[in-house]
Amino acid sequence: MIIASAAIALVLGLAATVAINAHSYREYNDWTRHSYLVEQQLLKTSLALRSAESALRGYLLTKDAGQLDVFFAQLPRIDKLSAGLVRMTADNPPQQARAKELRDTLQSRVKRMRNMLTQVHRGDRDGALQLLHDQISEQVERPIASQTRVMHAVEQQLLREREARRNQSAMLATWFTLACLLFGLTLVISAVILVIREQRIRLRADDELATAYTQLAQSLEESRGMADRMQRLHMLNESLQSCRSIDEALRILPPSLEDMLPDTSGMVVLINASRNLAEKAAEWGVLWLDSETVFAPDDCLALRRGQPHPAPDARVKARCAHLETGQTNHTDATWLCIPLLAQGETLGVLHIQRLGSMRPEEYDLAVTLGEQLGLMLGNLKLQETLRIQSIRDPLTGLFNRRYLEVSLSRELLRSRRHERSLALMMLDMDHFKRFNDTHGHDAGDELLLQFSALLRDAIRAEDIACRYGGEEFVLILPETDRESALKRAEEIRLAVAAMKVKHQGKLLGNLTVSIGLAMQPPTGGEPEALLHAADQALYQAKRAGRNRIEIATVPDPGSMPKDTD
Ligand SMILES: Nc1nc2c(ncn2[C@@H]2O[C@H](COP(=O)(O)OP(=O)(O)OP(=O)(O)O)[C@@H](O)[C@H]2O)c(=O)[nH]1
Repeated sequence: MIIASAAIALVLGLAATVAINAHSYREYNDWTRHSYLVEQQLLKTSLALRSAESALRGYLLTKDAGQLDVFFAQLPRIDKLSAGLVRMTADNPPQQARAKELRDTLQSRVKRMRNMLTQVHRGDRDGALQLLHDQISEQVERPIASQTRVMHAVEQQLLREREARRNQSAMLATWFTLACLLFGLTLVISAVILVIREQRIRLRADDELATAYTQLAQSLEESRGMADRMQRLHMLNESLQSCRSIDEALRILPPSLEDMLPDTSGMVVLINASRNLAEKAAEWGVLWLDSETVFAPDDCLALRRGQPHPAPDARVKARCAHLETGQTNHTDATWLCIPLLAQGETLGVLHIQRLGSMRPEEYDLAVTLGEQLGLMLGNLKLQETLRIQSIRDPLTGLFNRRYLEVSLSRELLRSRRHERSLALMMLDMDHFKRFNDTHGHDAGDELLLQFSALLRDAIRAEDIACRYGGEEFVLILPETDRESALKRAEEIRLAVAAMKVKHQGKLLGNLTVSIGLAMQPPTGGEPEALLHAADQALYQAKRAGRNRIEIATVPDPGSMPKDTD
């Protein structure tokens, strides 16, 4: 804007200056020309006078009439030229005064020459010649020459001054024009520089805008991708939360991991209860790099360090020992191990492989996935532990009394529905108090443990072994008839009698067990009644001398006791 205003002012100033200078130059030029014309007029006048005088002299000497014609022709010219000189010097009064003086002198000279002719015509030729001679002589000639010289000198002076002024004006115009041109050039260069700079700034701004747009589009794309992955992660979380056990979770994991980590393969490895082995529990895809499926936890650097391995910015990626170092065709295969952590405990490792390096967002997703997976598996493990704790007896690992009650109701209903018989066996160690007193409470615990193991071995998978309380145990044997139940009870009785209990290297005395057996009839029968019947049978066995089996009669639902203890 400033440059544009300056440029307009410059152009206007330049135009005005050029106009003014042109005008004054023309003016000075006119005056110079005028001086030349005055000079020329002066010269012509002199020449006309000299021509008239020469013609007159020629006539007087030669009587040549032609010379006389020339003489008369010059006379009006002299008048005209001298009058013209007076007019031309009107702008300069002193010079005009001189011109008038010259005109008067010339007129008197013409008059004298006419007198000469008159004298010649009267016959006084010699007098006329004498007059001519006098006139030409210096005395007569001097005023005209002097006047002409003065006028000439004055005109010369004027001419010089006018030429000087004209030249000065021309010079001024030239310098001013040059200065303007220089200034204009500076303006143009500045404008060009400004335009180039503006252009560059605009281009840079365009570039920055384009870059910002690209980054925005990328971040939008990433956000969309991230939101999508978060959604899937959320769905996986929900699926895992609905799982009742780690085994169930491990079944749904492979397709989910394949979906969330496209173009990858891998496995979920869990550490066993003894914490000395890490075992493959689930896998997806086909591993490009072979890995052990069972290995020591220390063979995995992620498990050893408790953080993902290798780190994304690691220059040297130390290889986990569980990855076999044998030849592979997939030299560009990369791997990542993420420890599965929950409540400070390491549950296992999520091992991921892919061809080519992992992008940062994939790495982040895998790590997040590992964190979530660890927490979910930890939760499931905790749930499993709580569930087991709530239904198992902590000493023997057999089901507890609460589980017995629930299971007995269920099994009774089922057997009734299928019209099958069910046997309930109540077992009590004989003289356990004495054993405790003799060998100590710890030895008693040891005996209970061995007895529990014996019971576990003696029953089928579908049977249920429970610790009813103290040294009392109950076996629920679904779909078992009286003969089979008796046979099983006898086997247990004999096995207990043959059991060798060892505690702290010492072999402890022999033990026996008393067993009460109650059979559920095809119809009717409540859990409490059946338990009561078995208990009564057990009581009978104790009273009858212990180390024996008694079988209860079919309980009458109508005579069910209020207190089963
Ligand atoms: N070591 C140990 N002893 C227990 C446990 N639970 C109960 N007992 C003991 O088991 C004994 C049960 O004794 P009693 O009810 O008199 O029965 P008993 O000595 O076996 O005699 P009979 O049943 O009549 O043969 C008590 O001394 C309890 O302290 C346990 O978990 N561990």
